[in-house]
Amino acid sequence: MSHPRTLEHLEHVARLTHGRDREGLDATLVEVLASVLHAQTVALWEVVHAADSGPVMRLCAYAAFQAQARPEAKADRQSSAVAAAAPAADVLAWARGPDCDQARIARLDTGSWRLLVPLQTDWGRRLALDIEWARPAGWQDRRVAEGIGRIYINVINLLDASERDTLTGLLNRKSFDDTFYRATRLPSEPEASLASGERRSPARARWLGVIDVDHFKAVNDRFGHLIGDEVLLLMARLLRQTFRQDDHLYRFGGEEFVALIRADDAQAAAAAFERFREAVQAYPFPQVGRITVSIGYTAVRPFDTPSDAFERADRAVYAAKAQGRNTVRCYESDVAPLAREPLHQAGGGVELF
Ligand SMILES: Nc1nc2c(ncn2[C@@H]2O[C@H](COP(=O)(O)OP(=O)(O)OP(=O)(O)O)[C@@H](O)[C@H]2O)c(=O)[nH]1
Repeated sequence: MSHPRTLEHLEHVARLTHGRDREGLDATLVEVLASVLHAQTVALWEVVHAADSGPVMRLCAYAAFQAQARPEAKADRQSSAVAAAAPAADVLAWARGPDCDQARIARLDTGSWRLLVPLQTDWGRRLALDIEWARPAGWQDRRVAEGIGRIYINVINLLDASERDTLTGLLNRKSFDDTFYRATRLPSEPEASLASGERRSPARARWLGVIDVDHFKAVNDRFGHLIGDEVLLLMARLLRQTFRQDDHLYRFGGEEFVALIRADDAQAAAAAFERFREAVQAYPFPQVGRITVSIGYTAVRPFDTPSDAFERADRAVYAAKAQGRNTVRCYESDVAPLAREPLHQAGGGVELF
């Protein structure tokens, strides 16, 4: 065994298992693959389900292998990144086809070779490695890509596990601050995947909703905690079915859920939360029957803190409970105009109503 090669590989594994931020980890994965496989380009795609067009692919990270550092290397990389901002037609067709769970090696019309490797996290996120060479690619390349892909997925699964609620699999309260800042400060995900110079879709506003199951204590008291847990699981499933894949859904503990969603305006946000309330009301919960939820929501403001936004939505859910439950209340239109107590704003200011 050649020690320099072994050391180099160990170095790659150490880099891959070191990162704790996901974007950094994605970038390391494609760089390691480009370097180990001497590939021309490596892209990591996420396969996301769009309501109207089926699976679409979002670029997570991209790297081009440079055999030697040349002065034009940086420019090459930049233009390649722009070219890779949308998947090639054959990549998209594979992601949408019946064999999308199997790796594929194919020779392209251009004479290049492409290897596609599917990756899936424990929480159901679908990813794909898209690796291109000028030389023929074979099963050894595939095994190396799959092996490195597995190490990456193991790290992602560990990160996911620390951010998830063990009962429902939704995000947990501990991950709220981080995910809130990521979702509200960074460009929205499809925008981020577009290289500069391309047209951007207008940013859509974020809304934070607190969803509280009505009279849940009575469910536990009458049917026991196991059935209570089953209700919470079904509630999480309804949340996933009702909201979009790129909305952030949390269980904050007990029977309290939180949804950080994207919607163009107040009307669209109201409709989304109302749709969830109706879905719960219409759902026949086994043994228990009908269950309802109270929902309070608020518009996320520029430079909002997670705790300020949560506090406003919590006040709105309190109003929904006070006004008979099984209803949706908006902080801005239903609570703030009637509020007497000042509510602290981000940055220490005080909002007076
Ligand atoms: N089964 C189950 N119950 C839980 C869990 N966490 C908290 N609870 C129960 O959730 C219930 C919450 O009750 P309350 O806060 O009084 O609220 P509620 O009965 O839903 O009443 P309102 O919110 O006012 O409509 C308590 O009985 C808790 O024991 C859990 O993980 N599983």
